Amino acid sequence: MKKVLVLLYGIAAYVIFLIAFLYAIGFVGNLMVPKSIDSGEEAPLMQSILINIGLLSIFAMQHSIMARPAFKKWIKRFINPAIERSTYILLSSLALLLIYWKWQPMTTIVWETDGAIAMLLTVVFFLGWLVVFLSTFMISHFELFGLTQIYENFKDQKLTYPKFQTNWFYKIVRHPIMLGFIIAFWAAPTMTLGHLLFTVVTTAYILIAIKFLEEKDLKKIIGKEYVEYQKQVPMIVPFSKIVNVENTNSPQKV
Ligand SMILES: C[S@@+](CC[C@H](N)C(=O)[O-])C[C@H]1O[C@@H](n2cnc3c(N)ncnc32)[C@H](O)[C@@H]1O
Repeated sequence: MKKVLVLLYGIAAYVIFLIAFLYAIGFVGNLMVPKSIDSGEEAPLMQSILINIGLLSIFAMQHSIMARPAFKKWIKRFINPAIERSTYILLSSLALLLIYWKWQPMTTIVWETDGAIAMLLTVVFFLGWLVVFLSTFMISHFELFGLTQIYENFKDQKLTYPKFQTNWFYKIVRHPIMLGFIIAFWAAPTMTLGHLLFTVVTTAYILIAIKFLEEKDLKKIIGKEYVEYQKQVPMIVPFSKIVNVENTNSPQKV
């Protein structure tokens, strides 16, 4: 009975995640959703900025705290370890849904494109989401979103964890999922003040979180192999390591 409940909980968390993820595409792209980043009634500017930063901070705090190994260890004292990842996914999705619900539009236009440029930016927008989606499969989509864990628990198998991945997109940058998000957020044919605030804050959060939180943890968990990987593969800007090597070499040539 307990195993079935764990299974149902994990599946429910995954379904809510899928809804939140798909809604994100419509929310950021102003496509086919009832409430998007630029829709709704506008409030005074300062009020909107404060509410929107507050909403993004709730997501950032939930995401940062719950992803730390110490927190994961602590929470596993109170819940079945098999649902730790599902719980993280569920709360992240709820924080996202809260952003969509309470987001205050700020519709002053920062840039606007049309014709071929607008089309190109729309293509890049979808490519960004595609990079996110494909990258999750390169690590292990079902483990990342807690389904493997609840299945292993159901089958009385030992819990496994995602293996360190350095292939496919992970050969080009160390954080393709985050790169995909950054691409999708910036590639806006029409950029409003609200969308820009969202994009600047999330980009800053992503860069800080991967440098000071995620990579610190990965170095502790994986060790030397991750340090080597950091030397060889750029963090988020594809092919930037080659530029760095050339830069370091050039003074010697002169
Ligand atoms: C939401 S994913 C983001 C992964 C990565 N930051 C990216 O942008 O592609 C976060 C999880 O991926 C794991 N992770 C990060 N890099 C990894 C790699 N190269 N191989 C396997 N897992 C990785 C982290 O330990 C964390 O549990």
